[in-house]
Amino acid sequence: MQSSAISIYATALFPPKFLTFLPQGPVFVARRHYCRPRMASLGGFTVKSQLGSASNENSGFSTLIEFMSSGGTHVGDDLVVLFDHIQYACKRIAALVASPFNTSLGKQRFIAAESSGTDRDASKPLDIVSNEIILRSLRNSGKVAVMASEEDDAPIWLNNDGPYVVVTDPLDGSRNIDASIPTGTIFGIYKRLVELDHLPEEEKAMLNSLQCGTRLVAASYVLYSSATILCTSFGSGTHAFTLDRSTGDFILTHSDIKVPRRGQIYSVNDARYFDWPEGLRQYIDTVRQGKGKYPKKYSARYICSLVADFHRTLMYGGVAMNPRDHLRLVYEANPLSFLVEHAGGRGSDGKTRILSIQPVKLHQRLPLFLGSLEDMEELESYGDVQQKVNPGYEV
Ligand SMILES: O=P(O)(O)OC[C@H]1O[C@](O)(COP(=O)(O)O)[C@@H](O)[C@@H]1O
Repeated sequence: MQSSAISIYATALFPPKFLTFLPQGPVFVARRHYCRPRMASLGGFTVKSQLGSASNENSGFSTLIEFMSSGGTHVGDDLVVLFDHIQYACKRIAALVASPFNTSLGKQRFIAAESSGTDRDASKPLDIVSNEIILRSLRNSGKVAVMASEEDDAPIWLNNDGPYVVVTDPLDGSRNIDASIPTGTIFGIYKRLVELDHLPEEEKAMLNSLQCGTRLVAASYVLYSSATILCTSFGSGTHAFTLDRSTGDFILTHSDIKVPRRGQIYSVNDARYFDWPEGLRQYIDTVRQGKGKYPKKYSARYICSLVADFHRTLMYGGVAMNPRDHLRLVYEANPLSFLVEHAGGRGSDGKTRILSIQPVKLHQRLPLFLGSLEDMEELESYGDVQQKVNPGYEV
């Protein structure tokens, strides 16, 4: 944080909802006088801190906001404020997906969608509620010019002075929520293109949202699983923070994640084997027999929840893929590719680096392959890995 500027960022003392009542513009100092005891205790076990080098402190725990404010990340006050609102939104979504009432909410809509003949990708109420939670938080932050969401047809212009553009999939994997499968939220953050400020709102909202992935300044996902994990990159390293439910803080638990150069896992819906092109079939047949460049038999893991499959890939290595035109470039492929690249891995559509693909449509879909560098190179060497046959699947 700049020492001269008087800066406000939400803390336990100033949660985002209070900040909405504070004046915009010149900022007042609300420096944190209170430091929470730096020792976490889980059911009687004392947990050792994994503070990364970005922290000024050499012992204890670092929260997401402390990590961002420590000076090592060079993100600036605006992004700190924005992330405080994002983490607040995600804590609310975490509570929502764990709520005993979400199942009936999901079912009502599912029945309605079935009877009206709507396809299986129709949004469920949880998607919509998550979208609203995020929209409100981004608006309250005062830092966002435009939000583009997988749930909305068009981007929403929020604030002429907002320095950032946020693209998001508010709740991915929600089709499996009735079975308590892990779900996740994905974010990508760009700078507002000030050179477009003169354009009509609709036009500048769209063009700001269609920025190439190479222009991302930050990306994150939040995994709602046995633990709620916020994994983020601000362009140098990928770091994960785990929600401490006793304090409500995201605590740094995995600093500077490095995806192993090789994994031994492939992650794909392989019931689609007969719709795959020859190259992809050959690749999977080869690695599952242990006849690839890495002479071990690979294992299959597929949750069918992108954030969960991606998180496991980041931790253990290997390759996570959806070879058909299903996942979205703007909301899913770009943010996750940014994260995997900053962890030393690769994101591609089977041929081209994802981050270098210029989006031409907001909801553009494409094949997506993410993972360990050597696994990705081997996979791409088969050439023909993009599934062109896309008959529509019912489950
Ligand atoms: O049906 P497939 O091809 O296995 O796709 C599953 C993928 O679709 C998703 O459910 C996302 O779909 P939506 O973007 O339509 O919600 C991912 O979480 C998952 O990885």
